[in-house]
Amino acid sequence: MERILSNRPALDPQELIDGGAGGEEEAGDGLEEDGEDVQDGYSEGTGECPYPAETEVKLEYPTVPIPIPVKVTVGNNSTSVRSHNTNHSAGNLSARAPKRARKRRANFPMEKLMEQFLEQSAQAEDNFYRMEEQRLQAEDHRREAEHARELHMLQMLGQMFSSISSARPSSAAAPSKPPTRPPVISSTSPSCTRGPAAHLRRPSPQTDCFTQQSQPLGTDPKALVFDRYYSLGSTSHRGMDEDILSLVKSTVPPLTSKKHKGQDGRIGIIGGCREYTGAPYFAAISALKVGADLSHVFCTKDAATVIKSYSPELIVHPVLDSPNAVEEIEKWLPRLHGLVVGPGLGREDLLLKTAKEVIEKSKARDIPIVIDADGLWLVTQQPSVIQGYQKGILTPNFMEFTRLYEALHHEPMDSSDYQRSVLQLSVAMGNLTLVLKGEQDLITDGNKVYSCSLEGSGRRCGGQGDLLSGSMGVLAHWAHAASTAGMIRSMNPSVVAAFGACSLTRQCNSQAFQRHGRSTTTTDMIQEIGSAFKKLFES
Ligand SMILES: NC(=O)C1=CN([C@@H]2O[C@H](COP(=O)(O)OP(=O)(O)OC[C@H]3O[C@@H](n4cnc5c(N)ncnc54)[C@H](OP(=O)(O)O)[C@@H]3O)[C@@H](O)[C@H]2O)[C@@H](O)CC1
Ligand SMILES: Nc1ncnc2c1ncn2[C@@H]1O[C@H](COP(=O)(O)OP(=O)(O)OP(=O)(O)O)[C@@H](O)[C@H]1O
Repeated sequence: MERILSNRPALDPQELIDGGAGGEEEAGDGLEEDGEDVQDGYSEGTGECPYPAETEVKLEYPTVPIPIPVKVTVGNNSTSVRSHNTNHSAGNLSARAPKRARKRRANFPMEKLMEQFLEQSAQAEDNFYRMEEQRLQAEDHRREAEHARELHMLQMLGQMFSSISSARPSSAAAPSKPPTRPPVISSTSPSCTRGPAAHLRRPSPQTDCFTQQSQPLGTDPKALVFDRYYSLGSTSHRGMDEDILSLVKSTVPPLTSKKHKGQDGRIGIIGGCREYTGAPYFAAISALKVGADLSHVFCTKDAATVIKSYSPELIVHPVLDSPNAVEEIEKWLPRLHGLVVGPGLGREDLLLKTAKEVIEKSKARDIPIVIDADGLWLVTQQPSVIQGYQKGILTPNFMEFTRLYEALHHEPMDSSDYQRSVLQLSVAMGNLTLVLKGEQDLITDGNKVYSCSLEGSGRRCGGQGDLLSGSMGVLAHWAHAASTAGMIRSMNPSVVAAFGACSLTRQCNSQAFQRHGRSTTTTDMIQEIGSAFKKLFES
């Protein structure tokens, strides 16, 4: 009722006063004619609306009785006129009409006012019910639509489940295409014959512990593809995640008070020129944050001061563009456990020539080498510089991968099948470990393809690849050391390191994004290395 009343047209009190005044005027006329006081109509009235006999007004009363309190002000006097029950009033009105004809004439304006008011009230109620009906209809439509959507989703789910259950037997029957099968990682398998130095040899199907996936390339390259979907967030893959994670964990050297500075890793970065000072810094500081004890940057003279100013923790050698650059760097090689070539190196011939010679000398010393960025430009020009080196890892982004693939295969790669392409390129590079970075990082040593798709974020700021290569430099050293010690037998240590670094980079990205959102930068990711590492490899 409150809502009905609130819907009624606003009555201007001034109108009522004016109406009352008009009534008085007319009543005055009536008094002259009838000799009766206007006020009598009210004082004698019973509270019902008086009705003019000569005016035919048809009132449609609402079915629900509506008590309508109306306060009418006439002059200085306030008179309450109450319509208790409109039905009741109607009956009274008709019964009393002849008796009160004269008075009604006198009260005509007030009656008209009341009549209008009642009409408006009835109309307001009608409007209310009409709107309420419309609202209920709209609500019904909404419920129907919701129900239909739920049904549709249930149907889709049903279809998905039925297709999954029907696909299972056929994929099991087709070993040449095993993308959903978990990897067999077993340190006790007798077929796994990788010894401490086995990764230095080109793996053969006979010696590889993943023999059930290994087939000669050429028959059906897809048959070699082992697609491992790595997602920590998904419970369905948790068991598989732990297989590789536990391998990475096993390579992490324990923190003890028995070691001296440098024993957990001395990493060298070959890169840093006038244009690019950030990239070598990111790589070098990431290596430190992952757990290397010392991080050396070999850069050009004009980049050195800049890089040093970023961090006092880095050892910076301004030698890359000096005439005896190779000799200067070679002096340090016996002390280095891992090398990262390329971040911010630039593409000047002289610098690329120095990088090439340093790679050759590092190979001779059996140092794990990660090649990224402009180092990959060099490999594209001269693949033999790293071809077949089992402690080498290439980390191309899509663009770098495309260049490299075309340089090796003399034809564009099949962009509909990256797993096949990455596998082919690795084989062409002598089973070199390769990481094709992207939405999923595809990792292979030419035997199978591992996919690291741990959730990162949608943020693609520059330098994430440098964090990856720097941390990979350390993990590669640890993995090869663990392999030499006989702690990793079931997998290529380069692949283990690559997988660990990809997971770490993505975890850093995810954590930094949670804190900084759109404004996440590589510096923010680097700050997450400690906790991301702990979460992945120390819990
Ligand atoms: N703060 C610093 O100091 C940093 C320095 N850095 C250093 O910069 C040097 C040059 O490295 P780089 O990657 O920019 O050169 P390069 O490979 O020629 O790519 C150029 C073009 O390739 C494309 N493109 C790239 N990725 C792609 C993808 N995934 N998918 C598809 N396309 C892709 C893209 O083309 P666009 O979109 O512009 O057409 C892009 O512009 C190197 O030394 C590196 O270490 C960086 O580390 C960053 C932080
Ligand atoms: N589309 C993507 N979705 C999710 N993560 C990605 C995506 N692309 C790259 N990454 C992550 O970023 C890492 C670095 O890849 P990116 O393609 O940025 O390398 P890059 O271009 O060499 O980097 P840099 O800017 O250092 O040169 C990858 O290892 C992966 O973890």
